[in-house]
Amino acid sequence: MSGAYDGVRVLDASGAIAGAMAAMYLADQGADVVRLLPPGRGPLDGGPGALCWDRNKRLCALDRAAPAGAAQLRRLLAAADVLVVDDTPDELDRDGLDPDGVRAAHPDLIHLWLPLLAPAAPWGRLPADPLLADAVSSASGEHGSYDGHPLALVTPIAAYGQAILGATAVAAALLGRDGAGGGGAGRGSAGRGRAVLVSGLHATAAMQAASLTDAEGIIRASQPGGGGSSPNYRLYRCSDDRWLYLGALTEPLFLTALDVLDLFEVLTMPGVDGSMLNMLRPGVGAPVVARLAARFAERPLAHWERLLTDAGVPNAPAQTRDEWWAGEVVASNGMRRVHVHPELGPVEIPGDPVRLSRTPGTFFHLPSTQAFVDAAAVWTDPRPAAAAGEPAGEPTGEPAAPLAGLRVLDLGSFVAGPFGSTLLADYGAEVIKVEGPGGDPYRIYTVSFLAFHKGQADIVVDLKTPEGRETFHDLVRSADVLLDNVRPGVRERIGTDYATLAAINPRLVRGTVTAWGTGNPLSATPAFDPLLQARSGLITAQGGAGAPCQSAMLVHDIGTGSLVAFGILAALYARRRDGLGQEVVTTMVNSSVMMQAGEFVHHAGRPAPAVGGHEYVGDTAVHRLYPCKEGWVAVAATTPEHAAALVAAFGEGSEPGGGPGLGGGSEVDAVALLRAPARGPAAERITAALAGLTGAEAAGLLAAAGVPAAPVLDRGGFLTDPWFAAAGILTRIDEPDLGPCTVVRRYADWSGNPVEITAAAPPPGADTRRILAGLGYSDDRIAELLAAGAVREHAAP
Ligand SMILES: CC(C)(COP(=O)(O)OP(=O)(O)OC[C@H]1O[C@@H](n2cnc3c(N)ncnc32)[C@H](O)[C@@H]1OP(=O)(O)O)[C@@H](O)C(=O)NCCC(=O)NCCSC(=O)C(=O)O
Repeated sequence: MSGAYDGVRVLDASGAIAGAMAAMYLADQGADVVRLLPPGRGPLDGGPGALCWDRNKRLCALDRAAPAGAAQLRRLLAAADVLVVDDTPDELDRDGLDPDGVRAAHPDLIHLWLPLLAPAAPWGRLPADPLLADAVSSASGEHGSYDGHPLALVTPIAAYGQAILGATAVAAALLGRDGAGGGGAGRGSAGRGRAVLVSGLHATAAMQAASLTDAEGIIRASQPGGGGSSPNYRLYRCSDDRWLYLGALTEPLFLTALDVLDLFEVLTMPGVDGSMLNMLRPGVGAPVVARLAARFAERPLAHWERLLTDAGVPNAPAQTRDEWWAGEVVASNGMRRVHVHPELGPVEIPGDPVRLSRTPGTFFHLPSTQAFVDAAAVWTDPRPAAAAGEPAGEPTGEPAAPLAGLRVLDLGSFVAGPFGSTLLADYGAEVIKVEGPGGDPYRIYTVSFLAFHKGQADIVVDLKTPEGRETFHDLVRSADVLLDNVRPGVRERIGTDYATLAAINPRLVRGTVTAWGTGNPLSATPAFDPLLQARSGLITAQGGAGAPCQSAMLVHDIGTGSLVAFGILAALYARRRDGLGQEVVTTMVNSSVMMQAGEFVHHAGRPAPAVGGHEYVGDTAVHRLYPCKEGWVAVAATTPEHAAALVAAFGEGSEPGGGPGLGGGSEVDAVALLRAPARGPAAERITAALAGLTGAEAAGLLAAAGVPAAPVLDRGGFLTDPWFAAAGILTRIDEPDLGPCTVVRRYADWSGNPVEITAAAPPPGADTRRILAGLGYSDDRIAELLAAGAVREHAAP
C-alpha cells in the first residue's frame, strides 16, 4: 500500500491556487489526480507555484466550451470520485459544473467547490481576487499596520488556508461515502456523494475564529498595531535594528520574560494591577509596550534571544523567507525538496507536509510538458475498487454527517492541535477533550477557547497516576483517533506515544503535532503561531523594507490543525483496507511552508514574490485599498475594461463622489492606469474622487459601473454584516458564563445533513462520569477513581 488514496480518482478542474492545491494534498497521499487545463496553457502558466500544487498529477488539455471537450468532461465526471472546482457561480453554470447539476447526474461524486468569495454574498460574482476577499473578510482591516489603516496582504493566505480546508472536507466526504471501516460502535454511514463548499471566507473565518468569537463585555486588545496586540505577545526592535517576537502567551511565561528583562515593575503600572490580561484593556497596554520596547532597544537581538530561550520563553527573530528556506529547520522537516525539472533544471519546492507512517505516498513528479496525457486515454479502464473495504450501503434519504460514529480523543492545548479536532467535530465526529489535572492553559482566553471546543465532551484523567493511565487505556480502546500538540518528550513521559498506544489499540490513528519537528536545534523549544510568522518570513515579506507586520490571523495554528485533520482522515481511509491505524505527523514548520507554498518555489529565473511595505495598500493605483470619508474600499481593476469603467465612473464631468474626478475625461489613458503606481498622481486623483463617499457607497458605485470593488470591513463590520449572516458564516451559542456568543458556524458547507453545533465548550471534567459509564465502569469504580484523584469531574454549580 503506497498511499492512503490509492485508486481514488480526482478530477481537478480548478483555475486558481485553492482548488489546485486541495487536489495536490490528495495527490500527495496517492490519489490519481487529473488536472484539466485549457488548450494552449502550459504547465507553468499559472506561475512558479504550480510546480508545487500541480505535482503528482496528470495534466490534460481540454476545451470545456467545445462539444468534444464537453463530452470528454462528462465521461471523466462519470469515472471520477471527486471533482474540484473553484470558479465563480456564473462560470460553473456556463460549463455545467454547478453542484446541483453535477450531483444530479453523478450522485456518488464528491463535488468540492472552492470559490474565493462566498457565493451567497453580494460579492459572490466578483472576480476571485485576494484583494477583494481579504477586504470583505476583515483580514485586511484587522491586519494591523503601524498607523492603524487596513493593509493589502502580499501573501495569498486565504487561498492556501482554503486549499487545506477543502482537502480536509473531501477527506471527510470520502469517509462518509465509503464508510470509515468498522471496528467500534456505529462506524460509517449510508452516505454517498456530497457537494461541499469551502470558500476563501471560510478560510479567513477559520484563521480569525478566535477574534470573531464575540460576547458582551469581552476585552480585546484595543490597538492591534503592526507589531502585535499586547505587550507580552508582539514584536520588539532590538539595538541592532533586528526584530524579535516575544511569544509569552501565558501569565507564567510573561512573568519569566519580565524576570529576564528585569521589568517586574510594569506589573504595578496603572491599570495592570499585577495581571497580564488587564494589559488588553484600552490605554493600559501601550505604556507597558513602551517600557518593554525601551528595554529591548538596549541590546542586540542575539542577546535577548539567548536569554529568553534559556529561560524557556517562546521567542523568535523576524527573518526573511530566504533565511527560513535555507535553514536547517525546514530541511530537517523534509520541507525543502530539490528535483530536476525536465525544462527548468533544478527546482526547489515544498515537501509533503503530512507524513503517514504506514502509507507514505511515495510517488513524486513535477508538472511539465511530459506530464500531459490525452484526455481520451484517461480512466478508460474499469473502475478500481477504491472504495473497497466497508460497503457504502444504499442511500437512505439524507446521508448522515460524514464522520458520524467516529470517536476522537484530543490531548492537545492552545490551538494548533485542537483546531484539528474542531474540524473533525464539525464533520460529525464525537470529540472528547482529555485534560490533565492542570487543564488546558488556553482556557484563560475564554471566547477563543469556545471557538475551538464548542460541542465537545471533556474528561479529566491524570496520566501520571497508574489508575489514571489504566482508565485512559480503556478510553483509547474505544477510540478511532487520538491527537495532540504537546512538546517533544511529553508523550513518552505520560505514555501517549504511538508505540504504546498502538499496542493497546492497533486500529488507532494517532495525530502528532509538534512545532519544529525533531532533529534540529529548535526541536525542544515551545512555540506559538506568530513565532512561525516571524521565522518563516511571512511578516518580513508583508513589512517589506519597513518594520515587519504581523498578521492578526492564526495562520499556522489553523494551517497545522487542518493538516493534521487531513492526515488523520487519510489514515482512516487507509484503515478501511486492513483495519490498521498509523501515526500521522505534521509540524508548524510544515504549515509555515505550505502557507507560503508558491513563494517558496525556487528555480532559475523565477520572478521574485511580491513584497509589501508596512503601510502597503496594494500594487497599482487601480488595484489597492482607498480611504473614504468613512471606511475604506478595495478597488480591484485588472483588465483594460475595468480600467475604462473606472475612468468612466470617475472621469471628468461625472464626479459621483463630489470630488475632482480623475481629470482629463476621455483623455485619461485607461490602460496606462493599470500600470500606475499605487502611490502617485493617479492614486491621488482616485483618492480625491472617492473622498466624498463612504467605503460602502464607493464599493456599490464602482461595482455598478463594472469595476470590481468591495468595502473593507473590520472585525466589527464583519460581525454585523448582514451578508455574512445570510451566508451562514456565523451563528450564536449560549455559553453559561459568557452569555450569548457569536461564533464561526462551520468551516465547510455541506449538501444534506450538515452538523449544527449549538453546545458551548465543556468545563474540565464535564463528561467524566458519562464517558466512564459508557466504557462499562460501575458507579463504585468511578467513585474510587475520583477519590484517588485519577480522574476528576466538573462539580455542577
Ligand atoms: C503549546 C505549548 C507551548 C504548551 O506548553 P505547556 O503548557 O508547557 O505544555 P506541554 O505540551 O509542554 O506539556 C503538557 C504538560 O502537561 C502534562 N500533561 C498533559 N496531559 C496530561 C494528563 N492527562 N495527565 C497528566 N499530565 C498531563 C504533560 O506531562 C506536561 O507536563 P510535564 O510532564 O511536567 O512536562 C507546547 O505544548 C508546544 O510548544 N507545543 C508544540 C507547538 C504548538 O502546538 N504550539 C501551540 C500553538 S497554538 C498557538 O499558537 C496559539 O494558541 O496562538
